[in-house]
Amino acid sequence: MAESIEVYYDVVSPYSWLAFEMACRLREAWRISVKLKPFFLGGVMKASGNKPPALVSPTKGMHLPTDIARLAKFYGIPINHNPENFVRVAFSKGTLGAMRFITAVDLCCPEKTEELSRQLWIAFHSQGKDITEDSVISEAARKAGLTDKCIEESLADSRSATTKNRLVSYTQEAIEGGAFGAPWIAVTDRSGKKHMVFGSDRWEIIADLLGKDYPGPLRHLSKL
Ligand SMILES: N[C@@H](CCC(=O)N[C@@H](CS)C(=O)NCC(=O)O)C(=O)O
Repeated sequence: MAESIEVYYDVVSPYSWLAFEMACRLREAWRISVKLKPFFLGGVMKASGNKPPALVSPTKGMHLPTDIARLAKFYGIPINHNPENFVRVAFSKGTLGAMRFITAVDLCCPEKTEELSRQLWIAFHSQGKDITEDSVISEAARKAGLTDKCIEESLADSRSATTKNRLVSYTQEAIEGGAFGAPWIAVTDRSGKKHMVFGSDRWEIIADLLGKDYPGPLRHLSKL
């Protein structure tokens, strides 16, 4: 049985970005299969009765920028929040449209999912852009190498029942596995056993589950 990692993520989540980049680096370092599974964190929060950490406690909310800045430096990931834009998009407008767009692209050209997700994280978490706007989504898609025709079709497809159902199905899959936040990571070990992991800060444990050595942040394998 080949070892694999499935990463459930939403581009609203900076911690998901850290996990996503590490999973991409480990795919190379560990030569394991990595499956990207775009889901909707809002649906996970609702189903699990959880809340985003900053809304659980103001003290926690005050600590988060410090925690994220340290992790961003450690992993070499350029998180540089525009607080106003972050709050507006994350807590008011939401990333359902962006996640539906990623899902539409994943259904038609899965080879673009990784770079598109990365570009949407960059737009939102590095450049302070409003990824609820079609123009911003299109710009990220263009940077990820999608053609104008493909972008136009994916924007239309992102409103289709097929796309919505697929996003719901990955979200449901994670919820059934016990998800209460993001990143949610399903690790399948050599024997075929699946282990559910929460967080971008569990790589030593994932290495142990897979019988691998933890190689550190692997900044030299960055795709940024
Ligand atoms: N310790 C985790 C924290 C991850 C985290 O806070 N994720 C947020 C989304 S950005 C979440 O879903 N939190 C739910 C919770 O903490 O219960 C990490 O370093 O990755």
